[in-house]
Amino acid sequence: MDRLDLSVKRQILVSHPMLGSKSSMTEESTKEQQSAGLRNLGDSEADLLSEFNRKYYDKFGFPYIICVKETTKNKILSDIQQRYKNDLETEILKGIEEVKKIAKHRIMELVA
Ligand SMILES: NC(=O)NC1NC(=O)NC1=O
Repeated sequence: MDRLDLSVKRQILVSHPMLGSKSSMTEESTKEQQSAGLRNLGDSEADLLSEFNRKYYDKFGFPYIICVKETTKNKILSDIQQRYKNDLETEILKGIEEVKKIAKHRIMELVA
C-alpha cells in the first residue's frame, strides 16, 4: 500500500464511512464504531463530531479516518480537531496509516 501513488491512496480514503454516522455502513464498521461508543454519543459530542466531520470532509474531500480500536471516544473528539489543521498530503498519509491499522484488526478478527 505504501508504494501506491498519492492519488490512489486518496481514492482508498474516499470509500470509508464517516465516523459516528447514522447512515448505513458495513457490519465491521458498525461493530467497530459501536464498541468505541460512537453509535450513541451524547448530544454535544455528536454535534462536535458531526461539525468536524463536515469541516474535515469539505477541506480534504474524504472522511476523517481513525482506527477506533486503538483509541477512545474522547481522544477521537480532540484528534479530529487537530488533524483538521493539517495539509492534504499529511492527511492522506495519516489516513492510510489508519486504514492499515483497521485492516490489521479485521484480519486478526478473521483468524482468531
Ligand atoms: N471513518 C473511520 O474512521 N471509519 C472507521 N474507523 C474504524 O476503525 N472503523 C471504521 O469504520
